[in-house]
Order: sequence, then C-alpha cells, then structure tokens
Amino acid sequence: MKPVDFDLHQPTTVAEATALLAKYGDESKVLAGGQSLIPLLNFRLARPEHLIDLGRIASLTTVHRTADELSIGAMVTYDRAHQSTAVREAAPLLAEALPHIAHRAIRARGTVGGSVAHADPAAEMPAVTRALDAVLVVAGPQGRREIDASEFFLANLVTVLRDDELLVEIRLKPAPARTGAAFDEVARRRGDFALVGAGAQITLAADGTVEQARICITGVERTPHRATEAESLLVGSRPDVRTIEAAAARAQAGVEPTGDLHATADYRRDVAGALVERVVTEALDRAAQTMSPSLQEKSA
Ligand SMILES: Cc1cc2nc3c(=O)[nH]c(=O)nc-3n(C[C@H](O)[C@H](O)[C@H](O)COP(=O)(O)OP(=O)(O)OC[C@H]3O[C@@H](n4cnc5c(N)ncnc54)[C@H](O)[C@@H]3O)c2cc1C
Repeated sequence: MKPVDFDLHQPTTVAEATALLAKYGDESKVLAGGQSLIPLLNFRLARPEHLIDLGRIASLTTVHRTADELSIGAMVTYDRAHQSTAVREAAPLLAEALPHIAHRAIRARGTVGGSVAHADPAAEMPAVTRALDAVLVVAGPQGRREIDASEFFLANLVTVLRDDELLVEIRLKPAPARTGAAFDEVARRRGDFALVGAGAQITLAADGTVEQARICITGVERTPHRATEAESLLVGSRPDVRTIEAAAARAQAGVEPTGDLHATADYRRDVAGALVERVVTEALDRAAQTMSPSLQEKSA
C-alpha cells in the first residue's frame, strides 16, 4: 500500500520544527530515520496530514564528549553511534547493544532518538538509556526540558513526550575507569526484534569489588526493565559464580512478562535469567581486563 497524501516539511532548525508541530498538532508526525514510521504510513496505520522531516537539522546529528558528559543528538544513526570512539569509551553498554538492532540497512537509517521516542519495549535503545540513567532533552514551543529516562517511558509505544515536543538529545554520564559491558539477546531470526534481550555495564573498584552495576532487560514488560535488585546484590561484592547466579535469579524473579504468540511468559522469564547471567559474566570479565594483572587476580 501507499501512504495517504501528506505535506512534507523540511525545517533546518529545532525552533522551526517545534513551530510546525505547534501549528499542526496531532495532524502532524515527526520523521526521523523512517524505519518504523514509513511502514506505518504505508500500511495506513498512521495518517498524518503533515510530515516534519528532521533530516536537515544539522544540530541533531552531533556526538559530543566532555569530561562529565556524553551528548548524542537525536538524529545520530545507529551506525554513526557505533562508529563513534566517544560512544565506545563513554557508554560501552550502548556500543555493545547497537549491533543487535535489526539489519545493517536499518542501522544505516534508524536513529537513536527515533528509537527512544518510538518506545518499543523490545528495542535496545530505550532499555540502554534506562540502565545508563540517561537524561533525555526535549524541545517544545516553550523551550527545552530534561527528563530522566526512568520517567520517560509510560507504556508500549507511549512516552511523556507531548504532541508539540521533539526529542533532541540524549545525555549520559561517561562510564568510569575499570568498566566493562556486554549485551545479548534471543530472537527467532537474526535481525528480528528480540524476544528477550539483556545488557550489563559493570564498574569495578580498585580492589576488585563491584562499584557500580547497571542491568537492563528488553521484551519482558510494557516499558524497558531495569534489574535493580540484581544490581544491588552485585554492588560491593567480589563477584564469583555463585553471586552472579544469585543476581541472575533475582533479575529473573523481578520481571513480569506476559505471553504472546511469539513466546510464553515463562519462556521469557527463563531467558531473561539466562541472559542476565551471561552478560554480567562477560561484563565483569571485560572490566577485569582493564585492570593490572595483580588486580585481575583479586577480582577473579
Ligand atoms: C525489519 C525491522 C526490524 C527491526 N528490528 C529492530 C530491532 O531489533 N531493534 C530495534 O530497536 N528496532 C528495530 N527496528 C526499528 C528501527 O530500529 C527503527 O529505526 C526505530 O524504531 C525508529 O527509529 P527511526 O529513526 O527510524 O524513527 P522513525 O521511524 O522515523 O520514527 C519512529 C516514531 O518516533 C517518532 N520520532 C522519531 N524521532 C523523533 C524525535 N526526535 N522526537 C520525537 N518523536 C520522534 C516518529 O514520529 C515516529 O512516531 C526494526 C525495524 C524493522 C523495519
């Protein structure tokens, strides 16, 4: 099928884009990479009269790193983020998650901001922003506001974004030294949305104990899940196999999936536990590899 007729607007600044959103309200829709929106238009599940393409707003395409902050523009594509040294160094969990998103062609066009704004609970980006305590910067006719990722996602495909607001930037605190990260997922076919995914970013203290643990799980609830109980069990410990298994068991007990035609609730819960065990083990190994050999022995 083809979309219903619409007027295409191509603003070159955020102010122009928000003015268009304010003018056309719920008759308009923002277009980012189009990897979710274009199929919705083609199937006529979305019928906006005005499409506001963000593709010409250069200020939304930058990645900027300072000592205290990593800032990623909403229109940065998955590929571009993955090629960025700043992202790899400051947000290793994000760098690990990016290659799991869809297929190469989709990663070339899809944007980090589009994924967060779309808020699919099976998607990688929303879960990663939740685990990394990202701040989501939003622009509207009244100016900008900052929203913690923990408050951004309300339900499947529903966020706190208002009709006349744009997500413009994702801000993260850079990962400290001695940090490792891993992401893994289970999908029916390579490139499909995963049934369940999990990511972990772990920072070790100089003595080899866990200083900080961040764990997220996709595909188990209506919003991206953060496994805080598992995180607290790891923090302060000198993690061995038993501690990791206990953390995974806590993560598994902490999710409340519902079954659907793709997988039962029990299957999703079991996979979540197995994936958390795997990614925590891998993230810890990678964090330990950043330390001197004597400290690596201590943390083993
Ligand atoms: C076959 C296939 C497989 C896929 N597999 C995966 C997968 O495994 N993991 C995954 O995460 N995704 C997957 N996707 C979705 C893909 O990642 C999309 O790119 C992503 O969901 C949306 O990003 P986009 O930039 O394409 O946004 P668009 O499709 O342009 O927009 C999506 C929605 O967000 C809104 N929006 C976009 N940007 C903004 C903004 N800055 N401010 C406010 N609202 C905005 C739009 O109005 C629209 O409602 C898949 C898609 C396909 C077609």
